[in-house]
Amino acid sequence: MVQEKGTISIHTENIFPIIKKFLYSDHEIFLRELVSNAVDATQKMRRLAALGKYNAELGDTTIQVSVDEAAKTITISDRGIGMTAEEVKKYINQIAFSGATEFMEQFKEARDANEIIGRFGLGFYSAFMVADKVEIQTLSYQEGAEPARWVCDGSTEFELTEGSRTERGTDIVLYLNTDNEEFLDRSRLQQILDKYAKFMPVPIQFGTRNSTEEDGTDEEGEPKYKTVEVPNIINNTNPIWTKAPTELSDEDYLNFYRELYPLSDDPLFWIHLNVDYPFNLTGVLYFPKLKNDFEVQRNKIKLFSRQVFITDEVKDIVPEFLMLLHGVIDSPDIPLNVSRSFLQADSNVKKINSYITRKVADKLLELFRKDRKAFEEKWNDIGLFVKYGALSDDKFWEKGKDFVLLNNTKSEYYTLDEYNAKVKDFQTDKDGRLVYLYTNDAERQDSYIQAANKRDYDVLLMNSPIDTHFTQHLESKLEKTSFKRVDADILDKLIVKENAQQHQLSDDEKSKVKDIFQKAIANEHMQVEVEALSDAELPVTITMEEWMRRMKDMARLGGGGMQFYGSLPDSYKVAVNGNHKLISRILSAPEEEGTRLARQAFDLALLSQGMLKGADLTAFVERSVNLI
Ligand SMILES: Nc1ncnc2c1ncn2[C@@H]1O[C@H](COP(=O)(O)OP(=O)(O)OP(=O)(O)O)[C@@H](O)[C@H]1O
Repeated sequence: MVQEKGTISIHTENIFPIIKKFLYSDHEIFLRELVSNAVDATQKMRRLAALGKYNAELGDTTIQVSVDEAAKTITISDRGIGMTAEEVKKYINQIAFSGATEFMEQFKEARDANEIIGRFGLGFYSAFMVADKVEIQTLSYQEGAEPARWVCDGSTEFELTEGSRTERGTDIVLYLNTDNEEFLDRSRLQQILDKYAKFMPVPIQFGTRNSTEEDGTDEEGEPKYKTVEVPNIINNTNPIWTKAPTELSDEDYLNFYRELYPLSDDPLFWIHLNVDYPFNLTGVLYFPKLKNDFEVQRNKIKLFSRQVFITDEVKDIVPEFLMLLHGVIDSPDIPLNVSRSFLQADSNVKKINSYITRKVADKLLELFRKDRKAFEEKWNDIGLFVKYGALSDDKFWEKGKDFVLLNNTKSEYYTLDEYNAKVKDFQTDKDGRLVYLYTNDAERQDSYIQAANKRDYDVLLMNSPIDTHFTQHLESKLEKTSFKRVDADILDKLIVKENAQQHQLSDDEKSKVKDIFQKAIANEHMQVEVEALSDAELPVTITMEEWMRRMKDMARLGGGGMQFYGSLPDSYKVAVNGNHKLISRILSAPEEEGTRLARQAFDLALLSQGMLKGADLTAFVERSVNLI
């Protein structure tokens, strides 16, 4: 047997202090690395057996993770292919180092452990982040192989001697250093295994757990139970994304979702991803029911590489607008261990990104066509994705424009084409422009909506935060169409028709009415205009110009360069209906009485918009009491 002491072949200085110090923040991934090495070795073994290259018993290939608090060790044992002493020298001692110098240069630039570990095949050496000493006991599957033992105390010196393993496979024993004794805690280890190994493809046992089992019946014939100790298998080796969609029922998808996100409501629907060319990708993406605050729902997609959990930061791989989705993506083709900027430029990542976008669009179109009603019911939740997608991705918009829905204040849903057909006869102005009226608060703007409906105008409901941007997007895509909020002006001005109402007031009277109102209102941010409306309309209407309001909305949403508008005081237009009979009464009344009536009419308009507050409200109530 080889009895050997030697120096690990990295010709620059000692690598371990670097690993220990530099990789400090990600200590826990040592377990991911060692367990996935054990998984790899086991899978290689199974493959050899399947190919008939190994004819002895495979035995139980469950990987064992165990902890010995007294000895302060963690052991990872597998029944994989094992290593001969020669292989230990080749694979472990040489640290997969094609270029140690290159490593020494590049480690300075790397930002996290993943980067170094992956790029230089240092998985095994991540053990030294937490251990002072690491021991390998291994026996190769090859006939006549002898067991080997390798020990290294974190210096560049190692010892390779005869080992004690009698069964094929490998034990990796970590002697934890004092700084990392937290990893002796069983619940901490369980948590790390849950995070990284929950779906690894080979069973992994971490000690035992108690389970209740039926144990005959008692005297009354009731079933009895007993507690038994069972192996604590921490993983599900066949998660649904590794199966074909045809093998799976809705219940399977829902159960998997509940397993991933135990406290969430059931998802709306899901998409099973499965491609093998030009890249490999499998996964299941779920559309969640949205909570109000969609920010907190981010980072819910888990990224795996061959069933090994990598990260839940999938930015760059999943299109931004789909970050609200939940689920898993598994791809060996995503370069997991390189820097962010590289990831963005990687052509596979780009392809994956557009593949996912296309699949999501196809799925939505399919749902829309298959069951329009169900689609409409889900629109509240889906709409946000679709609008976000339409805004951020032209390819998505190309498909999305066929199933994007507009809903109106009567809870009716229309596609863009349908809506165009519905309103075109009534809402085209004298210049041939189509005006889509909308409200963002149907309750507050009720009087405007009713007035619009009276004229057979339709009012869309646009009340999600994204609608400010989405209406602008539609204006840029739809031909000769503009959106106007129903309270942005009086209706005659929102949709200007040829046959406008005629003024019944003379110019003199108009300016007198204007003065009376201006004085009664006494507020520089309220601009009075006297308009000619039908006498069936309200005497006073308060509006905020569409353009100004949009600028303010944008400023509120944090749009770039819009802060200026946000800081402007609100400025309103007060449209006085010169044709209303109240106005002739005001004109003919004594001055004081006229002012009082004007103020009352103005307050009523404020009231209908929920804008009448404080001292003004009190004064209004008093005045009203006096009037009756
Ligand atoms: N449990 C094990 N059983 C058999 N061989 C092993 C085991 N652990 C490590 N090895 C061998 O040592 C090599 C080096 O392992 P290491 O984790 O450093 O790199 P890697 O697994 O090749 O790459 P990476 O972990 O970065 O993906 C492996 O390729 C494998 O040949």
